[in-house]
Amino acid sequence: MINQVYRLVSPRQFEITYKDRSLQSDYVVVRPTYLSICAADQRYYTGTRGKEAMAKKLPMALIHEGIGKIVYDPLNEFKTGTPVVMVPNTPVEDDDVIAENYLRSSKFRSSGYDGFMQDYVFLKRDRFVTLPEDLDPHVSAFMELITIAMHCLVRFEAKAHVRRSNFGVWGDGNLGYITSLILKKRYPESKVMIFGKNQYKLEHFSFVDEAYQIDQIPEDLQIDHAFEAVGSKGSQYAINQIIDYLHPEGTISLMGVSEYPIEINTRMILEKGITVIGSSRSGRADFENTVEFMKEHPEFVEYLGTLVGEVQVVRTIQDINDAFEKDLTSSWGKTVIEWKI
Ligand SMILES: NC(=O)C1=CN([C@@H]2O[C@H](COP(=O)(O)OP(=O)(O)OC[C@H]3O[C@@H](n4cnc5c(N)ncnc54)[C@H](OP(=O)(O)O)[C@@H]3O)[C@@H](O)[C@H]2O)C=CC1
Ligand SMILES: O=C(CO)[C@H](O)[C@H](O)COP(=O)(O)O
Ligand SMILES: [Zn+2]
Repeated sequence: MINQVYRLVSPRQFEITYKDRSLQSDYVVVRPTYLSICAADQRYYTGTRGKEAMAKKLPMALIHEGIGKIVYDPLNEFKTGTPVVMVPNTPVEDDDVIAENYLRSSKFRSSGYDGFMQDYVFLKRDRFVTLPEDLDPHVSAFMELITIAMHCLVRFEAKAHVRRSNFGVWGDGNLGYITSLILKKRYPESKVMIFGKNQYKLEHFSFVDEAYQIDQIPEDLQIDHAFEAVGSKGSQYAINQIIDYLHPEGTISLMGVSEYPIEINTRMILEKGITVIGSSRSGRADFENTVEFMKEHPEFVEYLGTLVGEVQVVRTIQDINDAFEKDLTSSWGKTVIEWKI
């Protein structure tokens, strides 16, 4: 069959590529239904990812957050129409110690490999997780971003000391919201504090114990462990502020992506014995955990509904551009795409 792949060829410019794919293979064929735009996709769309990376990774189909429905399974294990969430990381080797998303050989969709903007996505049997029929599709569209926070928490729990009476989350955007929400669900007795730049965004965080604008933090405040969900140049300011407010021997879990190296106060990291935990992307196990968590906690899914921002129906290439442009001007939440092309 001929599959149409919608690739970014240069900033703000998409083109259709036609790829011949055989159905006589090991792949399960999924028709994407709902997608969502990540900050990483926007860096490619706008060209802010940097000249070298753009030259190396384009042309490619964007989007690594999305759900779909199975349209063909050569082994007939899954019924046509089964809803699934797609796993963008694609490992090519196993390792007993290093997780699939940290193996340098793994391929990640929409970062050098074609993402989900295709008529059909051909997936190995372990690269999707089935979903309950009644899970909100607008929230499920950005489930990959939820797995990022889940994965970060798994790493935190494996590495941090056991005093967890309060947590600080820096970043009043999508990832900060999801991370604070998961922390509050997981540690209902602990104090969860959000630190952000925008009062109107902080007002969405109704479930946290305390919300602070970053220029109005009480001087004597101290936190056991911190999570950074800011990214870009802002993460430099956030990380250094975290270092100032963190108790000795606390952890800082870093999730924000910076295009350029940033300066951080290593002297105080040493003096306070701080552990910095880097966390990037996620693997199949994180998707399984996230789906289970969402099934068990319907109120968690309801809170995540607050993050559904623009919902754009995409039928043409022009609609793809419109969705990315609208996302750039949106002041809160995730842009969800109804993929009808
Ligand atoms: N590690 C991983 O695997 C993943 C990382 N990411 C990265 O996480 C980062 C956040 O993504 P996302 O939540 O979608 O982006 P958002 O833009 O929604 O969130 C970032 C928020 O941080 C705010 N902010 C800026 N400076 C500070 C500061 N000093 N202290 C506290 N808050 C601040 C921003 O405010 P304002 O807009 O006013 O500047 C914004 O509201 C990005 O870098 C993204 O690429 C995303 C997915 C996966
Ligand atoms: O968003 C992400 C995962 O959900 C990662 O931040 C993204 O994959 C980083 O990739 P790139 O190096 O292409 O910016
Ligand atoms: Zn992402």
